[in-house]
Amino acid sequence: MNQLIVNTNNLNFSYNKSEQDIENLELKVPKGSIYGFLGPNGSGKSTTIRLLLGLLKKTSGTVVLFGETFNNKTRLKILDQVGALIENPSLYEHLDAVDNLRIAANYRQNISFTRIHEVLEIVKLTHAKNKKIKEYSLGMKQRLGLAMSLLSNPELIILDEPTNGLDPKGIIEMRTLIKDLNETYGTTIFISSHLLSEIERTCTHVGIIRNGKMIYQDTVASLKVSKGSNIKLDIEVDLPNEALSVLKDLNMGNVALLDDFLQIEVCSKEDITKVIDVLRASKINIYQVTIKNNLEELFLSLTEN
Ligand SMILES: Nc1ncnc2c1ncn2[C@@H]1O[C@H](COP(=O)(O)OP(=O)(O)OP(=O)(O)O)[C@@H](O)[C@H]1O
Repeated sequence: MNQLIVNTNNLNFSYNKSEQDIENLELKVPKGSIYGFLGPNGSGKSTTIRLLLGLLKKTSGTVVLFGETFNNKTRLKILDQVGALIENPSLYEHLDAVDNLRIAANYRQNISFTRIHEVLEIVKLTHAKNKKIKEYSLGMKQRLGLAMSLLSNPELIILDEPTNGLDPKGIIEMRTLIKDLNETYGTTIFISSHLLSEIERTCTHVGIIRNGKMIYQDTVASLKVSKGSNIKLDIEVDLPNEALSVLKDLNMGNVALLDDFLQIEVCSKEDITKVIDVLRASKINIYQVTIKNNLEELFLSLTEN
């Protein structure tokens, strides 16, 4: 069986007695995975991360990291192997990246000056290492935060919503970095997000949480398979009613008209071309064809009450 880097058993936690915020959580993060911890706002992602890092005291259950049970005795040894970016990194705006990393390195043991330059290289900030942080973009600040979490060369990195607030370029940079870290150094990465698209693009494994309970946990590939392979299309045309009868004659599968958009389910990519050909042959103008994300639907069906 795959070695687990994070393994919680029957983990329970409440902020106050009236509510159970984390309930019997069984988190299983395999070594070498990029694990996406997915859930709507308020579902308990940040609380779980705080429990993993010992920043909150669990009500009951166990947290096992790297095969060792987390407790007061093992805490420091375990945390030495973990890098975390759980809020916006606290940075000294009037200092440059090197000085910020030097200060962060002082909180850890035996971090060499060479390592500071290595982590800057990893997060692709070498070119801006002497720039003051107040001149950094949000994406650069996030990457510097990631660099800080890498200082001790951790085996596990925990990132709480790392792309929050970033522009599309910043999101792509962060996504690429996460994948590179995992591929190049074999680092296990645990990322929380409320965006399925983010997890789908980056992660190998996924755990979906709702109201503090794990409702799905498997590989991303299995999540895709479990939804079946039909492709759902939304099509915008100039003559929706005519298009509807043309497509019904095709006998391909479910066809419907919703808010002037045709909705059709096809079995293969080749069928998408067929649908377009038939519409064009009937002189119907097509303005838009959108492929619906099956995973998005699955995520919504799993997380909606
Ligand atoms: N300090 C706190 N005191 C009391 N309740 C809290 C506290 N922090 C969070 N909660 C509650 O615990 C539940 C889980 O919150 P949590 O922040 O872990 O969710 P989340 O999945 O990380 O959400 P988000 O994506 O919005 O950050 C929510 O109901 C929230 O209101």
